[in-house]
Amino acid sequence: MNTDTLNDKPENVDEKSMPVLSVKNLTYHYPKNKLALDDVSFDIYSGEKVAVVGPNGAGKTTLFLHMNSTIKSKGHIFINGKDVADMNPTERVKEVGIMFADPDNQLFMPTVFDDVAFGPLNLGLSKEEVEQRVEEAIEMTGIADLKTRVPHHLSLGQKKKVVLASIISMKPKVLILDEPTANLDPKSKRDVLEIVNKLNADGMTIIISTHDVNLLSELADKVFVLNKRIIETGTPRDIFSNPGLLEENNLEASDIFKFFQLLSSIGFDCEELPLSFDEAVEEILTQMEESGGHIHLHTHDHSHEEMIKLRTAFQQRIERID
Ligand SMILES: Nc1ncnc2c1ncn2[C@@H]1O[C@H](COP(=O)(O)OP(=O)(O)OP(=O)(O)O)[C@@H](O)[C@H]1O
Repeated sequence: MNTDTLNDKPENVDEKSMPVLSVKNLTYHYPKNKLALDDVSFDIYSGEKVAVVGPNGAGKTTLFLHMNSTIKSKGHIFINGKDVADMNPTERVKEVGIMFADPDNQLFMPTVFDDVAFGPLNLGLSKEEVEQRVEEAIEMTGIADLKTRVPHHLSLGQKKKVVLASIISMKPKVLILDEPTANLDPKSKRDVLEIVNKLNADGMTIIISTHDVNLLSELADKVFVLNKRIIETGTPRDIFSNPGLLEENNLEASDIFKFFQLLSSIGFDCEELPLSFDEAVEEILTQMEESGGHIHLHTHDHSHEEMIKLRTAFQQRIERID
């Protein structure tokens, strides 16, 4: 795995630029000496889209609770060179917005509009600017039809979008999302994914914790495997290609990646295994175009016994997918 390259600044980043977020030697014990974070350090550069993955209890939420100083511990978090522990709340919300897994803890106003307007109003902006920011955030998250609704009466997917809008209206430089797609229906997952990717395309730096390995390659360009400490850093492909790492950290490769691993084991030629459904479709279409509508399996590389074994494994996997 090419972790050296990934730990370095991305190529498109100005040499002189500092990391937008720098976590230095964070160690945290909950009461009764329960170790949650063990000397965690990493840098994230402007415009990056990073996922933090790891088993239940790995310390992901604990890490995020440090980002707005909800909890403090040994170590430091710098945003644009300034320690978050030294920022006042107004300074902090302009730098970093965090969407936690449970939206109910972040919604408290009588209407959706008021919730989205609450932050900008407290920044002391003009009425026009507040309205403009609220409209933009509502438009970006597609919740115009919910403006006058009571936030606590909404569905989980709707609540998450309202929380996201209330954070976007603050225009933070860094957006942190704790399991943003958990418990959402497939359409709502896609909606969240699209919003996050649009924000990132507009320049926002994004950090996401997720157990949703099937969306990982779309949610992030770079992945930190956290298990109290940073175990590994890599692209989604690096992480999916490391069976030992996956096994030790209760992770799995995406279904598509596993399926194409299996296909390649029975002779499907593929330079890079697809990570997502879209990549798989692209790969298949390209191969079909190049070979006049056929997909070639180089089965002659295998003995008859091997083919029977692979066929059985293939069948079992297909049954599991069903
Ligand atoms: N308030 C608390 N008091 C004591 N221990 C806690 C508290 N909150 C979390 N922990 C413990 O700290 C560890 C890290 O928890 P954390 O919620 O940060 O993990 P996580 O990676 O977000 O997990 P998950 O993927 O299940 O959401 C776990 O062992 C958890 O039991």
